This record gives sequence, C-alpha cells and structure tokens, in this order.
Amino acid sequence: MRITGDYVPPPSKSYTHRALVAAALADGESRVENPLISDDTLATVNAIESMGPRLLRDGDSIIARPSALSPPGDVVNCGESGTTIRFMASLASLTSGGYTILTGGPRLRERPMGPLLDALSQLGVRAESARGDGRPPLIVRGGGMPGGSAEIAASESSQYVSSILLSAPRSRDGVELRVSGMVSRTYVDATLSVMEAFGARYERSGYERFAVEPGGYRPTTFAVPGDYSSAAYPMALVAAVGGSLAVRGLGDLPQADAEIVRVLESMGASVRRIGHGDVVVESRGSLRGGEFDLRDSPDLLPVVAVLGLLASGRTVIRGIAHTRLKESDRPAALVEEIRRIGGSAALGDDWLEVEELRSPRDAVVDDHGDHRIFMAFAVASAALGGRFALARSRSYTKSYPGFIEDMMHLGLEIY
Ligand SMILES: O=C(O)C1=C[C@@H](OP(=O)(O)O)[C@@H](O)[C@H](O)C1
Ligand SMILES: C=C(OP(=O)(O)O)C(=O)O
Repeated sequence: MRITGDYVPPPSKSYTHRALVAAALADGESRVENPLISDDTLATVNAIESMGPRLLRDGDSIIARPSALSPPGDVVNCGESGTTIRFMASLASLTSGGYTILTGGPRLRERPMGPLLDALSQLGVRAESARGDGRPPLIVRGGGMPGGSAEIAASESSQYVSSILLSAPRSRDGVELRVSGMVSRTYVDATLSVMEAFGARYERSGYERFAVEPGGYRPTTFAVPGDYSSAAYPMALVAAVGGSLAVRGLGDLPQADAEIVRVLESMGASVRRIGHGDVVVESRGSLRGGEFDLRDSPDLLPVVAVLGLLASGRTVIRGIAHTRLKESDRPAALVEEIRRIGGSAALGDDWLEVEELRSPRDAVVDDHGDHRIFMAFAVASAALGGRFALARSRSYTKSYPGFIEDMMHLGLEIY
C-alpha cells in the first residue's frame, strides 16, 4: 500500500480554546476564523457562554460578543477536556461575584488541578477542590483576580500556567508567575502568541518567569492554523507505508506537535516545507527506530509508540511521566494494547521502549476511552493491512470528529 494525496488537517484544538478565551475577554467584538468544532472546543464554548459572552457561528468563523462575566446559572460541565476546565478555573474568578462550579466526566474528575488552585490562591482568588484532593469538581469564587506574584509547579501540566496567563490581562494589578519544572513548554508559547495577537502586554524570562500587565485584550480577527497533533496520524501512516502526502494549512505559529516532523525525519522519512505552513511527507515505507524525548510534545506519545511498532529495531521514548495524567494513563494503556496485538514494550517511570512488531496477532484493541490511543492504533491497523480491529468507539470526536472520514478519503478502510 502506498498513499499519495493532499490533506487538510482539522483546525488546532489548542489555538481554538485560547482564541475563544481571549476573544471573550476582549473589549469589543472579535472573529475567530477556522475554529475547531469538536467535543472539547464545544465544552469551552458552552462554559464561556454560561458566564455571559456570546460565541456565534458565522460560516467558518465564530464571532465573539463579550459582556461582563457573571456567575453561571448551573454547574459547568467541561466534559473530558482538561484544557477547558483548567482555563475556566481562572476565567471564573473574573465573574462579578458568586461561585462557579466546574466539573466534568469520570476521567476529568481524576485529573490533577492542585497547583493551579494553589497559584490562584496566591493571586487572591478563592479556588478550591470540592473534595479537597486537588481534583474536580472545582469551586471558584468570582469578584475579580487581584493579581500580584505567584509561584507555580508545572511538572504535571503546562495548562496551569496557560490558564493564569490567559486571564491575567484582566487582573486588577497584573500577574507575575514564577514557574518551576514546566513540561509541555511549547503550549505556553502558543498561549503567548494568542495573547499577543489580542494585544496583551507581557514580559518573560525563558519558561521560568512571566509578567503580564493589566489592561485587557483588544478585539481582533484570529485565524486558527491546522493542527499538527491531528495531522501527525496521516503523516505517520504515509511515513510507515510509503508514498507522498501534502499537508496544507499548518501555519507557522508555535505548535508542540510540530515535533512530529523531526521524529519522522530521524526515522527515515523526508519532510519538506513548501510555502507558508504546508509540508510534504515522502517515504519509501521503511522506517528505523530511534530515541525521542516528548517532554514538550506529550500528545505525540501514542503515535510515536505505534511508529516504533512499524519501524525496524527498537524505539525509546523519554519524557513521558506527565502522559499518565491525560485522557487515560497513556503509557500503561499503550503497553497493554501493544502486547494484545503481539508486540513487545517495556515501561519505566519516564520512558517507554517499543520493539518492531514482527508477528501481529488478530485482536480487538481497546482505546481506553482515549482519542489519541484510538487514532494511533487506527494508523497501526491500516499500516498492517487491517490485521487487528478497534473496539467501536467515538473517542476521536474529542479532538478530530472528521478522523474516520479523512482516513477513508486517503483510501483506507479502517472500520
Ligand atoms: O494547553 C494545551 O492546549 C495542551 C497542553 C498539553 O497538556 P499538558 O500541559 O497538561 O501536558 C497537551 O497534552 C494538551 O492536549 C493540550
Ligand atoms: C490531553 C489532551 O487534552 P486535554 O488535556 O485538554 O484533555 C489531548 O488532547 O490529548
């Protein structure tokens, strides 16, 4: 099997969340062009609208009509979106008063939020975990974010930092954040790009200190780029089976998962940039294993692990401790499913080792309710000629509702 074609990935989930928050906080009407419409971004739309601003569909855009933020009339259900609940925790402090209760699905209620709540408290916000264990449901008191200086440990998630940064322009005194041990750092660059586009003023020293001035956001038009995290699946497939794929519209804003380009290149594929934000992946279909550090691009773990199955030799992936805290315990889920299909994998605290899959077994893979596990094994199954099946699941609608359709468009039967 070889794949040749043109492919337009869905819009970036991370940029959609960020642009919606900044647009809702701006002092006038903004337009977010090419937003991702998926379970997670709709959770953000609903959460923001529950506090007053209107986010209206207009063709391929969302028009944001900001208003003073008021406490929601009901609990806010963030579904399974970590980005949503974490971004909303800071936003809720900007409501006029009362309390906002943020909750979500079963897995989201297991995911940690403690360091974010702690940093918000240092900034004068009352933000607590209902069960006192740092996990949702969260209760946030409105009345404004006084601001000042806070220290935050971000070794579990960069979203703690992005959350505070995004709401900080609307704080009373401005915010200084001193950050230690941050993972997934490129996501904070994405946050700052959006803040800049909406006219916020800040200073930074690397990934250790950020100072945001009060002054709010200016309304603007923001175009969401294509999503490297989603594009990584068809790119990996083409690299593994051979062929040539032009990927359009990825843009040149910072995206953590643009790291897939370096991974594919070092495994033996060629990736060329053609013009503004387009890339072409070319491969003869024989990849070799390698060693990768995914500390700053954790969402690539499932697809890189699957590439390890499809490449010769051994692949070692480091910097993955924080991927245990996502939609599933991803390293554990990957090892279980790799073994189920006849592969061999070993796991340490912060690393995963995968061997080339020589004799795949007929099996039905369980996605553990995790969109990225589903999409990664769909790639593996397609590359191995449909050797194993995936238990029916719609987990992919979290970030990529058109996944099955797009894969079929590339000529694959993955169901
Ligand atoms: O800020 C963001 O848009 C994201 C940050 C990352 O999370 P962590 O910072 O928790 O690793 C990533 O895994 C998630 O899918 C999206
Ligand atoms: C971890 C993810 O998202 P979130 O943290 O927003 O739930 C993801 O999309 O892989």
